[in-house]
Amino acid sequence: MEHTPLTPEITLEQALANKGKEKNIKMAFSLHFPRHHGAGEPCPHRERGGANGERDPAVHRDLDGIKWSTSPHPLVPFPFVPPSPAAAAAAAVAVDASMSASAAVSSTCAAASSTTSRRSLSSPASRVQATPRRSLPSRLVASRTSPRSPVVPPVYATASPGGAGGTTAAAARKKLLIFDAEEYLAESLAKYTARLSGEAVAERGAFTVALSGGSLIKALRKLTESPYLEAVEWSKWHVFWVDERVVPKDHADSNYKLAMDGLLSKVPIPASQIYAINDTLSAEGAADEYETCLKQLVNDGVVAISEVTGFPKLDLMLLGMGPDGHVASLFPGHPVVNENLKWVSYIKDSPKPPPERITFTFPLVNSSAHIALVVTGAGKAGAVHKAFSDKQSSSDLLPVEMVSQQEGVLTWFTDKPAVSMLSSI
Ligand SMILES: O=C(O)[C@H](O)[C@@H](O)[C@H](O)[C@H](O)COP(=O)(O)O
Repeated sequence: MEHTPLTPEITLEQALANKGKEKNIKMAFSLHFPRHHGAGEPCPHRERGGANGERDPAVHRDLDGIKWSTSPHPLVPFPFVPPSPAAAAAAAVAVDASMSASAAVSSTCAAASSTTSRRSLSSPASRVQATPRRSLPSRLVASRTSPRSPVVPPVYATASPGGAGGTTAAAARKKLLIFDAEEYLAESLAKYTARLSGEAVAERGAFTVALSGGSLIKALRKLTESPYLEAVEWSKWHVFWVDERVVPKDHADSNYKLAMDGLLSKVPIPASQIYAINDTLSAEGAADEYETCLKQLVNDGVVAISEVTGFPKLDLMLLGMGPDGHVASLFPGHPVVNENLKWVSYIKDSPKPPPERITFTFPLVNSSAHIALVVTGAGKAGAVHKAFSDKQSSSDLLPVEMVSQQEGVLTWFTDKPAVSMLSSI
């Protein structure tokens, strides 16, 4: 019999419900066996683009003196673990066998050329103070121990960073997921994204998602594979960029190109629903036009508006984080970090090349229904540590610490090196 790995079984919700034992539950794994599971015209320019099984009873054990916890329910296979009637409905409508991964023709909030000058990277990691390992107060941690799994782990994780802004309410809206292997992270991220897509489509008939650049796109690769490829309602997706480098769309530095090559050309999202920046404009012009594009999509009812903030409320913001704690193109110490009126802004002096970029502003980022921060590697450990530190002062917040949703849950997808400075991991 093929044998699947130890898999974490405890969810944050389960853990929090387990009051009184909370402090003892640090890691939870179960041994299980294999199973089978199976608008209007918003933007002017167009451009050719790239194209139940059952689970055996869990076996739990102690490890390294850590108490393990049992899972009250079996893992339900994809598509979707329905947390609500809406999500169940989403699951029902999610499979569209008629879809194929045909090449996409992408629409853009624009049309070609720009500067590609580079600046040297100024050792961003050095800006984050390396501080000693510390414990995570009232935090619960789950992890995986094996490099392979046939399904997405229900991998959960931890409560309460207490960091920036550190209110109890804010802490309760954060989840920290820690994976032993990138493969697991990718699987979980795909499942998470697919679930949110299903819920949004069931609720509003559209799924609005913003992509970052960097390693995020590779982490999303499982979406291009079965069962997600067939099950996700790609025709309902509207894709934006959290930030974009002001370079031609076929340039090696282009986030559009990165996403198109790694994800968007492999799934059947209508080209008119992929909103690239206008790469013929200056950074300022491209940012203005992107904001105009968003406004038009708000008018068309594609993009919702947050009743709390009055800013656009995208269904999902997918963020990476740099070693210096930047997210999007919001870099430590840059004035654009404090922009609180515009939806989309620009910079011409990015410390991470290339220098010219457009970026969503914090009010827009933080108005999202859901935010995922995908952060891996030891180079990020200092910023992660600071983000989860209990001692914060509002004067030295890293951009990542300013990611603070008005509604919804901020979910961190991390690996062990990235959380290596958190002592209870
Ligand atoms: O275009 C960009 O540069 C980004 O959107 C940026 O915010 C990125 O997400 C982080 O720098 C993390 O990048 P890595 O995951 O590659 O470290």
